[in-house]
Amino acid sequence: MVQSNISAAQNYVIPKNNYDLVKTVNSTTVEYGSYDFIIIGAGAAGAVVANRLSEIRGWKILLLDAGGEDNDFNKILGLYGYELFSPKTWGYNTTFQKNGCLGMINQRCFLPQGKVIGGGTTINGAVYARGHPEDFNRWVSVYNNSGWSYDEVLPYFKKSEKAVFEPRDRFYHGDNGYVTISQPPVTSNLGPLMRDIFKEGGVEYNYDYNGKCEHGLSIAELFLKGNERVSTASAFLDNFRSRENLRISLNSFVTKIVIDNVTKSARGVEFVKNGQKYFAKADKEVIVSAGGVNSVQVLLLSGIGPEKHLKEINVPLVKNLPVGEYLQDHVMFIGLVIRINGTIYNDTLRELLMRYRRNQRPLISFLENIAFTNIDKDTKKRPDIEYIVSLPLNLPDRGSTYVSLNKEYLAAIKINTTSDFFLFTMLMHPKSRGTVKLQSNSPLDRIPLIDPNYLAEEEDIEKLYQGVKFIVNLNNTEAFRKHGAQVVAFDYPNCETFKKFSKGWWQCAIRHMSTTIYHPVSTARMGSDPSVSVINTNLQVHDISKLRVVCSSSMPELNSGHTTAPTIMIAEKASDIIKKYYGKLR
Ligand SMILES: Cc1cc2nc3c(=O)[nH]c(=O)nc-3n(C[C@H](O)[C@H](O)[C@H](O)COP(=O)(O)OP(=O)(O)OC[C@H]3O[C@@H](n4cnc5c(N)ncnc54)[C@H](O)[C@@H]3O)c2cc1C
Repeated sequence: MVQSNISAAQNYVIPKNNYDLVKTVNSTTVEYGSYDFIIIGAGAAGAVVANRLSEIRGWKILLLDAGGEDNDFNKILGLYGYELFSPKTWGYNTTFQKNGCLGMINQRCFLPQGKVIGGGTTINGAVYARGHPEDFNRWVSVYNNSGWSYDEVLPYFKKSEKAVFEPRDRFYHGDNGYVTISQPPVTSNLGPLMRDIFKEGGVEYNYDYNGKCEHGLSIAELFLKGNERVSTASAFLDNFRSRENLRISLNSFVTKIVIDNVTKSARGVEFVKNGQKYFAKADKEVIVSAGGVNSVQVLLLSGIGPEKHLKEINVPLVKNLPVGEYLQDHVMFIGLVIRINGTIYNDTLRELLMRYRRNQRPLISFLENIAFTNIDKDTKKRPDIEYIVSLPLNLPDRGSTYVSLNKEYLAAIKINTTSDFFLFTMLMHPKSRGTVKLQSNSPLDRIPLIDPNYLAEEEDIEKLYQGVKFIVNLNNTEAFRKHGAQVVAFDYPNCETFKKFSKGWWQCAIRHMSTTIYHPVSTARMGSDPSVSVINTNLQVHDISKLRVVCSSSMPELNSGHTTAPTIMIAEKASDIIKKYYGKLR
């Protein structure tokens, strides 16, 4: 099974359009029935909302997803790179980037998004990292979203969680939720090395970054039960498919939300499934949970978006709102590599799978340690930088982070898979914002124009450099020497004019070897002012009734962590908001 999925990924050709999803065999539209709620997208958010709303027996729920079923292969976290080259993702790239992704093929970063039941949670790295209290307090103080402060959202983080690792800060974790969070031990020799390095730099070990304090070096907390990935499909849908009031329809691509232009309210959705066009009616609401990129596509095709852009693509305007604007994404530098004088892993695939059966890394997850720091070391402030310790395994290339490097870079960056490890360095709060737009008014156009505008702001490159410098300054210290470790000085192409290890040289390397950590958010963000936000604090689209957006696109800005945990939190809270609105909250 593993070998055949890897081979399939190696040969996979990403489709250039949505023909397979939208081709129809006739021009008739078939009625698909009436539902109280129709949810577009069964990903991190949609699966949760479908579960929670279908708890109300009298409500009929329709959950639609363009993707298909998951399988056993995607349960192995350490092989998730191969899933990115499969029909389980949309296989997107960014547009040509001027300030980042310079060493990537055509200066575009690979930015796949989930297209499968469970969405991103079925194919992602499964790091569970909520962020810092200040992140959510800012949703209130900066973006005017009352009800979303850290104290108010913490119960919703806990609600879905079943934490099973020790030690942990019990007050901050849930014990009875559907999502198992665990922390497999670091089994390589990198654990002690990482502790020594970070300690030397004044960053202490922290046993639980989702607890009282986020700062420090930790073992990654993961969406993981035993040795298997926990997705929102496995946690929130698998055991609930027999609910009579929940209808899940996969391979169902929503092409439009039908909105009554007089009453300005959502009436239902049009979708295509197996070559047939359908219309499903929403008696109460349509909920858009299609993710940071595709929610934009659905809204724009339905006439909700910036007036100017809708005119450009010839879509009749329903409501002028900044859909697709304010895109923010975590950018990371993948060129910081440390080489040790020894062997980390030197296993064949078969040996790796044997370890996996024993619940061991690296296939249970090759993301070992994780660290959150603030450049000025003020642990009260939210972190600026996250580091992830990640291992290159000796497996076919499409499972590798370096798969998108251009030929010149691939030739220059030679990784030794037994003795090297990556210290991915991520900028938590990029100032640069970008856009998601469409090429045309046709759902056939598969490729939205995703422009995250990485590193456009000088402050972003400076902060990312400071993050790299923190590690590089520790090179040749006792901590590095004790473990025979060295920062590797690659000959980064196009950076030859700079002196090695100088600021200019690192900044050049960062601009070339920057990529995404796949967290596009804020494209339909929450706020009180319709000129700069799309939805209100109850996640309702401004001035359109019966329509909400509940997913990663609802976030006003990025968190100091990863985006699945806050997306699930948003979905849990949204479900209660909806139940309360209809007098069903118990
Ligand atoms: C490769 C990768 C690695 C990542 N690693 C991590 C990590 O380690 N930790 C972490 O916290 N986060 C990670 N993320 C991010 C995380 O997965 C996302 O933030 C999260 O899944 C977003 O949830 P969502 O509900 O907004 O959208 P998604 O989970 O993307 O779900 C959207 C769903 O909508 C469906 N859809 C889209 N358009 C339509 C349409 N027109 N009609 C019907 N259905 C549609 C899609 O098929 C998809 O299933 C990663 C993401 C990727 C892609």
